[in-house]
Amino acid sequence: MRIEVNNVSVKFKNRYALKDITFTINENKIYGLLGRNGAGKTTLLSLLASFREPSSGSISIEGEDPFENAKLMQHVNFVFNKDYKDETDNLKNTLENVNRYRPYFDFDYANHLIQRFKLPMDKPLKQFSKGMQSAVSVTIGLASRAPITIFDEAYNGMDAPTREIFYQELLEDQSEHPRIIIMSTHLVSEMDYLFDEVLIVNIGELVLQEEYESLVTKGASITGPAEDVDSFVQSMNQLNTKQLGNTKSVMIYGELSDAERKAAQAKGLEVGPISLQELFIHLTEGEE
Ligand SMILES: Nc1ncnc2c1ncn2[C@@H]1O[C@H](COP(=O)(O)OP(=O)(O)OP(=O)(O)O)[C@@H](O)[C@H]1O
Repeated sequence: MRIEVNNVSVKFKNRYALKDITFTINENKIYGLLGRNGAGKTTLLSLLASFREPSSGSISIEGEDPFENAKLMQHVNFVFNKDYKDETDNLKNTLENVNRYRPYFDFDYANHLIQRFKLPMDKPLKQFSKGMQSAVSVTIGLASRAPITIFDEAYNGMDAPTREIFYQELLEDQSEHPRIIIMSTHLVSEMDYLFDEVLIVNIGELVLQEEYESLVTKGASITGPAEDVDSFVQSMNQLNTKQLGNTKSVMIYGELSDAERKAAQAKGLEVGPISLQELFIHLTEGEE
């Protein structure tokens, strides 16, 4: 599947929620869509899921406009924090309904997920806790195996062990049934290992789209005796500093040259990767 977003803006009254966004997604990978609160993640994802139209610009999925395109939407699944507070149906009936309109739905896999999430089959969904309701949405989202599956902060309300089950299942099922998965989040440090590629939106603008592996080489952590670290990083763009006794660790933004790496080695300094969380904070801070 190929998603193309060209110069897309969305305006609410006279405020832009998205400003001139352009990108392409066309590989069966897990894409992380990162942004702070109000950055525009949900607005962007709801365009892809045909929930709204852009104010300007264009979107195409497999060459077609997704808006009100029922045929195309069979291939796109948007998983969000659905509130089941009025849902009197139980899980069994709900899954049977989903099975009718989701062409790739795998009932056996849904049952497997229900067991892992320990969800009751016969209780009305409105009696489920918040975390259990999220687990229902995630179960439907994963078992639908839509070629484009979008999780918009779908983990909300799940406790840490339940989120871990979600992440494990996501990785396993994505490798067995490759498809485009887009996940929006601000739980960056917890979820970074899931992402093949990362998109960062900040105040309605796309600030970055890059492979995870190459992104984390955009910076480095330098660790060693405080004085040596200080002199090594003094002319560099420093993001964060930690010190324990005389051992200091400084995160820097910017790729190190071979000469710089050798110089660090010669001084006995340890050069490590930077975390996506550090980069995320750096790229989205102080611009409000
Ligand atoms: N229906 C609407 N009417 C007016 N403004 C809106 C509407 N929906 C979203 N916005 C505004 O658009 C901006 C982007 O909102 P959006 O929900 O896309 O952010 P988000 O990145 O998903 O945030 P969060 O992480 O907090 O869920 C915000 O400033 C929000 O207030």
